[in-house]
This record gives sequence, structure tokens and C-alpha cells, in this order.
Amino acid sequence: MLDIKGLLVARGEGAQAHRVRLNELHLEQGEIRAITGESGCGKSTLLEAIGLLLAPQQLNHYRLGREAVDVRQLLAENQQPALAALRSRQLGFVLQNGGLLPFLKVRDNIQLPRRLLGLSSRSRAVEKAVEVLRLEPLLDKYPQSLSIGERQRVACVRAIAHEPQLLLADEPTAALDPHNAQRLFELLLSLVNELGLSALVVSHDWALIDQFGLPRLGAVNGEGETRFEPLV
Ligand SMILES: Nc1ncnc2c1ncn2[C@@H]1O[C@H](COP(=O)(O)OP(=O)(O)OP(=O)(O)O)[C@@H](O)[C@H]1O
Repeated sequence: MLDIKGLLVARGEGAQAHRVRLNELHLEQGEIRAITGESGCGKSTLLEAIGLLLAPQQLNHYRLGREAVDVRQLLAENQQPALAALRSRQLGFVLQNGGLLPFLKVRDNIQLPRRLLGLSSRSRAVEKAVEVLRLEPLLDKYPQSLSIGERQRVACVRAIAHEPQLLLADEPTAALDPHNAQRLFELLLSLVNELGLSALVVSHDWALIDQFGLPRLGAVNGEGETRFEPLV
């Protein structure tokens, strides 16, 4: 589903560059990992490299999805159209601020990724997610009339609307109060489980991660770089 070995990515240039290393990561369908570490250690950088938004400096192996697409080779050959297609088809992103388009109703925000890919508007995954996240009453509203928690719930559905294989969420609960953060985590986990996704969730909320017993990839300070390693 997701299999990465020997990833090194740098943010910035020269001596100022911040290097992030991931020696190994393997996720099956329905599996989730929390990415943790102090502010500025490189969590978003790691997520962006895995999400094909930032090119790695080194990469020994990267296979993605049920077809085990050889992402390393696409990167090595700089096959930008194929990478862009992979990004829009197989990856779903949840951003810190939701990132919804203000001029589209909730239902159109959710449908947009499907429309852009030419997929039919009916989707069992979307229907299920709308049901799990109790979004039915919000579908005809605009994002600005929703609470932050509601927007984050919508952003989660939009991220899986095109039925990606890997969900990448960057601090999805950062703007939420503890109760809503817990609720969103719960909902995220049930979506991952019900839709058989793999997911990486950046979070600094240790209590929440412990509460849900999520396995972690934690930041370890190395020489001039941050390494992300499984923590128990
Ligand atoms: N565009 C950039 N150019 C150069 N350095 C950058 C850039 N963006 C971020 N950095 C630096 O790279 C490092 C890693 O940043 P990153 O955003 O990945 O950390 P993070 O762990 O996600 O932080 P936070 O928890 O605060 O969001 C930081 O030291 C940051 O200052």
C-alpha cells in the first residue's frame, strides 16, 4: 500500500537547509501512523515529500497503492505529468486550515476533486463519509457559515472524495477544542478503517494519540538532520 525506504529530503538551501530522513515506512490498507515531533523538526516537510509536493534528495524505494506504482522511478525520470496524476488520483490531503473554497457550497467543495478527475458524482465512499461525519445538514451551506470543527469535517470528506489510497493529514485538529479534536480523530480513524485507506496524520496532540493507541513515527534529532523512526 505504502512502502518507502531510504528517503532524504531537504527544506531550504545550503547550510541553512533542514534535512529530514525516513529510513523505512510500510503501511497496509486500513493502517494509520501519527507523525510527531517538536515544532520545526520537519513533520510537514516529511508529509510533503511523501505527498510528492517536495522532491527528495535521496530515495531508495517508494511504492504506492494497490498497483504498487514505482514512485521512485517516476521521480528519478522526472515524469511530472505521471506524478501529478498520481498526486491527484491516489493522494488525499487534509490541511490545517481546511482549505475549502469559500465560493462553493459544502457539497460542491466535496465534489470538486471528483469533477476535476472526471469521476461520476455518485460515490459510495463520499456517501459513507458524509454519513459517518454527520454532514448531511451542512451540504447546502457555504464554508464561512460553518464552525471550524464543521469545516475540518468537510475537509476530511473532501480529502477522501476521489477515493485515494493514501490520506495525508497535517495537524487536522490544530484549530479545534479538545472535544472536537477528539471527535475528528475518531471520525478520521473510522474513515480510514471503513474505506480501507492508509493514512499519515501529523499531530502534536500526544494525549489524543495515546488515547487512540496510534502507532507513531517520531522525530529523533540526528547530526544536522531529523530522523523519523517508529516509536512504541
Ligand atoms: N520554504 C522554506 N525554506 C527554508 N526552510 C524552511 C521552509 N519552510 C520551512 N522551513 C524550515 O524547515 C524546518 C522544518 O519545517 P516544517 O514545517 O517541516 O516543520 P514542522 O515539524 O512541520 O513544524 P510545525 O510543527 O511548527 O508545523 C523548519 O526549521 C523550518 O524553519
